[in-house]
Amino acid sequence: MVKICCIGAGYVGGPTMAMIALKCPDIEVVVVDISKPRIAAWNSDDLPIYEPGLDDVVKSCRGKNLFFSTEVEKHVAEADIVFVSVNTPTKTRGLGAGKAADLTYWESAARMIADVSKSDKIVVEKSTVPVKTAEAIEKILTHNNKGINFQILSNPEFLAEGTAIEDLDMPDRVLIGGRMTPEGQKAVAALKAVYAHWVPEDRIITTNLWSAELSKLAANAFLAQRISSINAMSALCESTGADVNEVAFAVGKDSRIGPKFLNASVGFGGSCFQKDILNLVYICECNGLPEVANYWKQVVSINDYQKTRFVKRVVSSMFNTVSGKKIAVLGFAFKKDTGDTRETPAIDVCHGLLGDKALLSIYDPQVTEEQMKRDLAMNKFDWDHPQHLQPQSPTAFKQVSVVWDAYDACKDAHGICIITEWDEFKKLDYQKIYDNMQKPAFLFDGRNVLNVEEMRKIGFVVYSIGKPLDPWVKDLQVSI
Ligand SMILES: NC(=O)c1ccc[n+]([C@@H]2O[C@H](COP(=O)([O-])OP(=O)(O)OC[C@H]3O[C@@H](n4cnc5c(N)ncnc54)[C@H](O)[C@@H]3O)[C@@H](O)[C@H]2O)c1
Ligand SMILES: O=c1ccn([C@@H]2O[C@H](COP(=O)(O)OP(=O)(O)O[C@H]3O[C@H](CO)[C@@H](O)[C@H](O)[C@H]3O)[C@@H](O)[C@H]2O)c(=O)[nH]1
Repeated sequence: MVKICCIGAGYVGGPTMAMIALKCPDIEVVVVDISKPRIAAWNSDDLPIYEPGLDDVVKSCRGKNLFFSTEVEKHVAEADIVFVSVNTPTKTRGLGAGKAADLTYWESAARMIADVSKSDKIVVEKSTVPVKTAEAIEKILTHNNKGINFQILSNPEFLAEGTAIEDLDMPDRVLIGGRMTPEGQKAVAALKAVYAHWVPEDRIITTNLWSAELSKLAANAFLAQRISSINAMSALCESTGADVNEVAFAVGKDSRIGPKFLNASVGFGGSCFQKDILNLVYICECNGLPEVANYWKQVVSINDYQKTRFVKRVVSSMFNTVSGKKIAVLGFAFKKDTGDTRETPAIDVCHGLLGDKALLSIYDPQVTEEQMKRDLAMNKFDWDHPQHLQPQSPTAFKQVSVVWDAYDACKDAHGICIITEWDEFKKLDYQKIYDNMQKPAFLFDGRNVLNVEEMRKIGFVVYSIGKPLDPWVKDLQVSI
């Protein structure tokens, strides 16, 4: 029986390995992590991440051919294929701080693999890494020269949170990069055979190592660029009276452009887009390509602008101050159907409003109070380090209360900010909400989930990204 071990039981390692175990009953899969609480949660009824469909997949294979363990070295030593799916956050200190990927966790995993291995292994880069990382990893793996053959493959993951199970079950493609040597190609074939249990062969792409590593960064840069492009248009729509949804629909009808990923928003979040683009920018700079670096940097700059613009709209609409005013924040996760808050635009919006002394009442169906308060207290880029290295005690914010009901959050509020597009926010009784708010009652839809005209009919002053402005908002002279 082929044995797979995955180092890192996170948003990628957990669901990816669960899917491999489900589709490959002839393979034993062990997911290991240094975090004891995380492994304990994977072995419990309360999994450490919220992902639709994940519970069923895990429950159907756990204890059969899927195992979660903290015995990292033992399982690595026994494995034929070792996936490495550890954090690769943005560096916070030293050379490349604020841009380069921090490969500390990757390097320590690679050193450990080299130290404990007694047999040949295929080592798979699952984490998103800078192009050329495999070269460095090869050097680490072979540093103690025990005569063991390590083949390193790049197999970046393209799943999106909230749809991870769907994405893993029916991926657009699986990408495997390897050395062009006979041993390298044998390793590529071995990994291809794992995915071929359920992925059609024409969707399993094989390339050289560097193309695979770079394709992951490129894909995220292109996706984020689409969002920044439509968000840039949303600002122009507000100034001209165009409607960003109509523009996106018309533009997306061009089959060369396509309709997906054109939803204007308060800004993109999540643990990947900003981190991976900054990493790409750094790589371009290191390769003497400042023009290319600046081009991609703009995608992040527009995203920052969009978040700031949203806060300015809120404050300026509410008589230029939110000091002492209750504002309901609906949604804190970076997108719907996940409890993940890494780099969520909610953090920037909350900081902006708190800076103007607002009183925030936050509701999200999947994010705990402890997590929100920790996020609001965290330094930039700390969010993607292993949990035991993050600030543990949530800071008390007098201005922030966290509630477990959207109606509670909105009661007596002066304004509402919708930050995450949870389906339940579309179905709330907005008449009831309006009746229980201070007047004038403001509604700022950062996800364009509500029908603006209906909300205006109820009586709200409405701001919705890239939509024709409410006369109230339009008449304000603001520099956005
Ligand atoms: N989250 C996503 O949607 C997504 C999608 C595609 C790719 N990626 C990439 O995959 C990688 C992992 O992302 P994630 O979201 O799963 O991160 P995560 O923080 O959820 O999980 C990483 C896990 O690795 C563990 N870890 C760190 N060092 C370790 C070590 N030396 N030994 C054992 N365990 C160790 C941590 O404790 C943590 O549980 C990143 O490079 C990310 O960019 C993420
Ligand atoms: O039209 C859109 C689409 C997305 N978003 C936002 O963009 C962010 C990222 O969304 P999404 O890409 O769906 O989720 P992620 O889990 O971050 O997945 C991205 O990042 C992963 C990590 O690298 C990749 O594997 C995925 O392919 C890539 O989609 C979220 O804040 C979304 O709300 C928009 O604002 N407008």
